[in-house]
Amino acid sequence: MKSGRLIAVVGPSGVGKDSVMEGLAAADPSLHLVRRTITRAPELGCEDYDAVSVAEFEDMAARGHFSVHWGAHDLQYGIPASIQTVLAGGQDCLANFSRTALAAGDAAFAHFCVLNISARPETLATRLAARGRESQAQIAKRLAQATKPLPAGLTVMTVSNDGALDVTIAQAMSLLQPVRV
Ligand SMILES: Nc1ncnc2c1ncn2[C@@H]1O[C@H](COP(=O)(O)OP(=O)(O)OP(=O)(O)O)[C@@H](O)[C@H]1O
Ligand SMILES: O=P(O)(O)OC[C@H]1O[C@H](OP(=O)(O)O)[C@H](O)[C@@H]1O
Repeated sequence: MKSGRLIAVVGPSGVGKDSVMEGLAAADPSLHLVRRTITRAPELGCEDYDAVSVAEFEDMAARGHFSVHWGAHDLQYGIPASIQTVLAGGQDCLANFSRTALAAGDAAFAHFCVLNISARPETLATRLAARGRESQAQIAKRLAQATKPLPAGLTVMTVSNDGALDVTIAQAMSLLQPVRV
């Protein structure tokens, strides 16, 4: 059986990665949403994740618990190695990824592709403020990192999320579809 694709969803903070991923999984229940491990307090929400302390995270990383892990926004994020079993079963998986971890992801997964979500700077600023998860200072730091290059040589599909979310989800689904049949 052909293994599933690890679809790394990237883009600047506030662009709508989690929203688009949820919409894709709702539209196609065969898509598996990867549950990340994050050193963030459990109550901050916006996505389902396993909240751990920094010490726990470092211990898990040392024991090979993650296929890929990275640091960003003063937090640590890990993609559990257990996802390899889901991929081996032929299921496509969606993971909220860091642009800085794409090369490591490409090395860690047999079938790796990138769904890059874009939006104008003013869209990002409005959405981060409305979401209210971060302080003004944290939002300013996130906006300063909005532009990060993607590494060359990867399969990248890009979709804008400046407009309505359901339009973005439909466009992303059609980008993902041709190679899924
Ligand atoms: N097309 C859209 N129109 C209006 N609001 C949207 C749209 N897409 C996402 N949002 C809203 O924008 C905010 C940011 O979205 P989301 O949390 O999905 O972004 P993200 O890219 O996962 O951010 P982060 O990387 O910071 O976790 C949320 O409040 C979400 O409801
Ligand atoms: O800017 P880059 O490196 O692409 O992404 C860094 C991190 O930012 C976001 O974190 P969060 O979900 O907002 O905490 C992404 O999910 C990723 O883990």
